[in-house]
Amino acid sequence: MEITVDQMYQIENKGHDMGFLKKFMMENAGAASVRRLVDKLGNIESKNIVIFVGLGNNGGDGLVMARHLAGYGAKVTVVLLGTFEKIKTEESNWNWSILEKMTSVKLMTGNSFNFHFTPDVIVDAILGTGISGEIKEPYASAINFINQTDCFKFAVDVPSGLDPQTGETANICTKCDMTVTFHKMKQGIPKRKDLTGELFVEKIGIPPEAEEGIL
Ligand SMILES: NC(=O)C1=CN([C@@H]2O[C@H](COP(=O)(O)OP(=O)(O)OC[C@H]3O[C@@H](n4cnc5c(N)ncnc54)[C@H](OP(=O)(O)O)[C@@H]3O)[C@@H](O)[C@H]2O)[C@H](O)CC1
Ligand SMILES: [K+]
Repeated sequence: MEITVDQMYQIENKGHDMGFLKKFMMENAGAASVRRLVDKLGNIESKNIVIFVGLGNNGGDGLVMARHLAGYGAKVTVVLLGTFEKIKTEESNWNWSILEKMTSVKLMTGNSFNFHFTPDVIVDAILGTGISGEIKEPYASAINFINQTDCFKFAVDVPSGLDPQTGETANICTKCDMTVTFHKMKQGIPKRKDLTGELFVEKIGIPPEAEEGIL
């Protein structure tokens, strides 16, 4: 079954109100994404993984992934596309503050993408269902950097720049090898397998009752 972005937000909010907080959804989304990535790539110990993180909850999923990937022994670098004060939500802030206590994850902010290594993997946790309009900086530069880098690319929820409702793309969009979306497929995502790469839906623990009256 494919649902609309609006329905997804309604289900998320209803689940949150039932007590299954968005913080828990984010944890499960990030954990499921890492499991898929590890299943695909096998041993990721010592692999250089760069995670580009937006200021919304798509970014939050990426912050959760960073913590899990560090647990697998990967060399994780998080690039926050802004300053931490501009992180939009409590659940993303929560995960950022955990990473600040972890020496196993390198945190970068702003839009300097000069790494002293070639990434083995790039995770696109820039934009998800909250995308609107043409891509503004520094997200645009990050998307261009991702597309110009030759490595395995993983999109959180949806490739950034692809509208998960319509399947239309903004002025630019990441082209990825794998995408993991959450709870249920959003209507626009399967229209662009050329951008999503291998496409998976992962359940993240939202009570089925949260869909009542919505689906
Ligand atoms: N589906 C679920 O059950 C869960 C999904 N999760 C993840 O949450 C995101 C949706 O998070 P949200 O914060 O609503 O939105 P995004 O993170 O996608 O984007 C919002 C931020 O992006 C900025 N933005 C929007 N459009 C543009 C643009 N064209 N150029 C630059 N920046 C843009 C926006 O800035 P504003 O100034 O517009 O506010 C926001 O900063 C979903 O995709 C999942 O990954 C939850 O983790 C858990 C449950
Ligand atoms: K994304």
